[in-house]
Amino acid sequence: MSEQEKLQPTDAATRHLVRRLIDEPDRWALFLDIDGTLLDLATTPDAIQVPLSLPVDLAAVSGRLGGALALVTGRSLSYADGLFAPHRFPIAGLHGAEFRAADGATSAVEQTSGFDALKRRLVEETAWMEGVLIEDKGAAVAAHYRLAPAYDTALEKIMRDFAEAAGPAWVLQPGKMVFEIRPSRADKGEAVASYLEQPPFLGRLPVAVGDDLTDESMFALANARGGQSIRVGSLSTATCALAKSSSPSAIRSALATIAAAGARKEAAAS
Ligand SMILES: O=P(O)(O)OC[C@H]1O[C@H](O[C@H]2O[C@H](CO)[C@@H](O)[C@H](O)[C@H]2O)[C@H](O)[C@@H](O)[C@@H]1O
Ligand SMILES: [Mg+2]
Repeated sequence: MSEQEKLQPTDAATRHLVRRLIDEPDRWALFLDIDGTLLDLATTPDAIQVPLSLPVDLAAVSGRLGGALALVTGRSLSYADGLFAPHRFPIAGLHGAEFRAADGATSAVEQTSGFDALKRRLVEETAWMEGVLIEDKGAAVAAHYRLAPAYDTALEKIMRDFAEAAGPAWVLQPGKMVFEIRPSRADKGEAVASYLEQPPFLGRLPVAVGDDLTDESMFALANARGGQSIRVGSLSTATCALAKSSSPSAIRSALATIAAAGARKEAAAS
């Protein structure tokens, strides 16, 4: 059976997600990617829009799941925090390398002078590529070509060389119209595995929702633990996700439905 055939029909996935989390809130833990999953993709990294209701809905769903909701993102932890302020969720940033547990304990990645110098060289080396954007994320760096798709191959070669020059503590991470150099110490799957070792995630089945190559490791982990995995958006690459959802807006509306159902149950109980 091909990867495509294994997928459920579009948005049956989100309907199942809603039913599971409403009916069995103590059974599941939810791991959500940000760009392309919770948020619509934008032309540049800072042009993303966070709908006003989203942080509130996320907080409500988290409450319903007893806090077993984490954001697992390629963004830095501090950038992701800023998107959903004043709410503070458990977050794994830089594709799993940065980690804030449910109790607030945080492990950061050391920013070295060598990597800082490499980022400066990368800016110089790509300066001639009009439209290519370099996103400095501290211990990681992304080179975006969404505004300059013709540089796809040339940029990949540069990023491959720079990732190699960075040494074994970093690795090349391709994504949607982007090549990144990220810390190699953990991927998203390992971050999800770490969450599952700790309360309130401990003993629950993982549901991983993402849209890109970096999310495949958390899909694989969720599948291996008997959980669920949902790939959002159009499929340009193969996936091991068990189900498919059409868009970030379908995911947001699933979260809003779960949040509203939780509020109704609380009102009925009081
Ligand atoms: O793991 P994620 O939360 O999905 O983060 C992955 C990367 O997302 C961002 O880049 C992507 O979204 C941008 C805004 O929509 C878009 O312009 C770009 O083409 C995408 O690749 C972010 O800028 C990266 O740092 C994240 O690693
Ligand atoms: Mg994404």
